[in-house]
Amino acid sequence: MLLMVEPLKLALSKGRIFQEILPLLAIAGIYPRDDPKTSRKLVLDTNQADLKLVIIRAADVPTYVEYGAADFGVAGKDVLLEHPGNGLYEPLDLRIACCRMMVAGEPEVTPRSGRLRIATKYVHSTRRFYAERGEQVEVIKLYGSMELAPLVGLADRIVDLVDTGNTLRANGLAPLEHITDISSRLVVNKASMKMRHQRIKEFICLMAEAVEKQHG
Ligand SMILES: Nc1ncnc2c1ncn2[C@@H]1O[C@H](COP(=O)(O)OP(=O)(O)OP(=O)(O)O)[C@@H](O)[C@H]1O
Ligand SMILES: O=P(O)(O)OC[C@H]1O[C@H](OP(=O)(O)OP(=O)(O)O)[C@H](O)[C@@H]1O
Repeated sequence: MLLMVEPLKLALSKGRIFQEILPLLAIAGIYPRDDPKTSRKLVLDTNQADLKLVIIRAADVPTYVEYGAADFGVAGKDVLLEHPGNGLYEPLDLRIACCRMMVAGEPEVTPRSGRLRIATKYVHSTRRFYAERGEQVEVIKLYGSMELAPLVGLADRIVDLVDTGNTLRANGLAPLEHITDISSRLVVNKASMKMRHQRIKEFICLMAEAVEKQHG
């Protein structure tokens, strides 16, 4: 009797992470059959019968993987820091989608006295950064376009990701303090790691080799 094994599911977000993981997957001999930029499909076949890609929002990757709806996934460290707990394994730094998490603001403006008001998508990281310095701040949660907040008086500072600095400069803002370096990580569901250990271990090794080759 032929035993059918469920294909492994790798969760990816369709923007930057999908584009930057493609060369690593190619080095590992893995090719998606569709491109999420042009296809509306959310489950993509690959050239490997036992591996499918599931395309979800970047911030949802840790949730899908933690609950086992995907066996593994790729998420930015910024996203992982906002998803605390130890529900996931994080075996590999893929060294893609690299940037920095920074405090930024209007360079010449002295913030009003009293508590600083910080607008950010990264509430957890922001609270931790200021708590470690013993500084009391007010954190306002936003979902995007953080650069606008200081310009319209919503906040004194923002915490956002910075790569080239072009977005900050275009809005008259400057990077002020470095919080942490960010890159994308391979994350693995804990039960999958036990139940499908051989295949997942093989995938981690292939990806680790691909990262080395890409930077070698
Ligand atoms: N400017 C940047 N340069 C390099 N890496 C970045 C930059 N901005 C974000 N990243 C990294 O890439 C990851 C994915 O960002 P991307 O902009 O593709 O997704 P998103 O718009 O946040 O997600 P989605 O549209 O799926 O909700 C981020 O979590 C972060 O780790
Ligand atoms: O320093 P830079 O090279 O300008 O990159 C920084 C920008 O990149 C990210 O936005 P992204 O391009 O992902 O847009 P989004 O947040 O609207 O998805 C981030 O939120 C900054 O706005």
